[in-house]
Amino acid sequence: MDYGRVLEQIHATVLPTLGQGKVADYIPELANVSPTHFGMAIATLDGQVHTIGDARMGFSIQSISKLFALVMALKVEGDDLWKRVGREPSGTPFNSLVQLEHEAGKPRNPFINAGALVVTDILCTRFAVPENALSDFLEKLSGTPAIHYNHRVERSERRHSDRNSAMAHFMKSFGNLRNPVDQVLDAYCRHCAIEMNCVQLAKAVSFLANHGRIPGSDEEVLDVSRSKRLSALMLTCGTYDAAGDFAFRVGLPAKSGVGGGIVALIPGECGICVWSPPLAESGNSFSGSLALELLTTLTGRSIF
Ligand SMILES: NC(=O)CC[C@H](N)C(=O)O
Repeated sequence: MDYGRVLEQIHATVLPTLGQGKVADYIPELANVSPTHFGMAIATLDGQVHTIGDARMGFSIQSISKLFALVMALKVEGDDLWKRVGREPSGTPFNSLVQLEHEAGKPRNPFINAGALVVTDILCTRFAVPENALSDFLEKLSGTPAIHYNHRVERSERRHSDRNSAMAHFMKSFGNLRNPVDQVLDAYCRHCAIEMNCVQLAKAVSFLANHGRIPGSDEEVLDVSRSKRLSALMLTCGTYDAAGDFAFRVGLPAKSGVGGGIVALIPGECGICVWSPPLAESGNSFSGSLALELLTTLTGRSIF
């Protein structure tokens, strides 16, 4: 597959759409990014990396961190984690509280904010400094040193975290958070504020395309079964209440973030990351979703 050529075709098609959608501003610091950035990277399992546009420019990974935090929590907690977090699509926005009251403080899945807060609580119990453990893990997965979080983005989100704070307190009232709410929120905001670029993220997600093993070193991150299950969760829950439409249009396991990044993978073939800051109503990158749709259309590759 000539991914270099495919990326050029995708770039040419999405260029006129850049700027459609709206850059997230409910975290004020996120609004300071240019809406016309676009980058995409494909990391194949044989070690090649194909890029286009701003693929080496760092951005705020936001909810993409939920994927890697979940992998870490599964490694330390195992399947007990599922007693505290569900595995069903929520059908509601990523920051919704409504289901929690009827469902005894157990979030529908680990990729909405409520679920990620429970996952973060597990990491707070298991690691002295969870944000350092997560960035160390991301350095290993992406094969790049020095991954950090952006302090300004972290402080900006922490100052505007009333909604996530309400969610965390509510879950704590059901006994589904073990650590102090402030500690969990601090760690959560630091995870979301991690900065990476498309190349690093395409490499970081590629172990899921490789049955749970890091391509190159062959180190096992997750066993085959867990890796398969993680990909299934990405497909059903990774793009919030647009997951059905995303499966219809793109047909790949994916995880998005409000910084405009989306990671995806083609099993047995490659890890992918696309970045374009303006978001569609659902909170997924507008042009990034289009780019992934073009990728599967142009290559004929998807999981279906
Ligand atoms: N969907 C997202 O990327 C949301 C992450 C963001 N930090 C929040 O909690 O609201």
